[in-house]
Amino acid sequence: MGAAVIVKGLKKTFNLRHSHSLKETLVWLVKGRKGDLTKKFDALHDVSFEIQPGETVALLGFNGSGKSTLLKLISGVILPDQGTVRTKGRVAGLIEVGAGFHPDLSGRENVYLNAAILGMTEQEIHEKFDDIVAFSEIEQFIDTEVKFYSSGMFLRLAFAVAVHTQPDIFLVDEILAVGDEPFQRKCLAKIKQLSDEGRTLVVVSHDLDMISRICDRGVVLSSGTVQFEGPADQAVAWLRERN
Ligand SMILES: Nc1ncnc2c1ncn2[C@@H]1O[C@H](COP(=O)(O)OP(=O)(O)OP(=O)(O)O)[C@@H](O)[C@H]1O
Repeated sequence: MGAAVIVKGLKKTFNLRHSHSLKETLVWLVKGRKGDLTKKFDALHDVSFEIQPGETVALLGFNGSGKSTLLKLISGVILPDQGTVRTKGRVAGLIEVGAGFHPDLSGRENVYLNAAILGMTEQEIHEKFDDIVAFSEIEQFIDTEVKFYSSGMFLRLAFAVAVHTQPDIFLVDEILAVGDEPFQRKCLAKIKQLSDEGRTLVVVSHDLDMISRICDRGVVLSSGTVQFEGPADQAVAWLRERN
């Protein structure tokens, strides 16, 4: 059986936006647009690793080290400038809460929209709709337009849809940040269940105790490169030593 995720030689460059004075822009234009007015920044460079099916892997690192960018590349919402990402099976997850939700549609309509985007058929969504809403515990507001939802309500619905798509690879970025404690516990239990069912999980979090508890392995990023890769508790220890 091949790897669930293969990341090879990834590079992602962003343009850093700067405001330029009129003089700077004029000089640049007069000089025949030589040089670059916008500065470029490598959020990731030369990142390679593999994740085996059924593994629970944490992406670790300090603020700005490139974790979320890497998760977005694995999910396919952004594309690399160099390198490749290969994934095997259905990929779903919570990357940016609210992404894939339309503000003017109700919770109910968004469940259909979001689940379809994540690859479920209409029949599958019909069958799972009640379970999705029950998991989110926002039954009362399911016919309200989601622009009136709180961030926690968004998270609840988005998480509920994502876990019910039966993903082979589940990606989670700082899921627990906006959820209240009971819902966080429920999400963690669900993540544990997905992992026990043999699904592959990639988790981004700053909660190092939680990482040690639920993850098998950790990949530590710093300034956009992999600095350490190994068992989760060793990865956490490596990061803590540099705190
Ligand atoms: N769309 C973008 N345009 C410009 N720069 C970006 C963009 N997205 C990310 N970056 C930059 O890339 C770097 C890595 O960001 P990323 O969000 O991946 O870090 P992170 O490790 O997830 O950080 P945190 O722990 O703070 O969430 C940061 O310096 C960020 O400013």
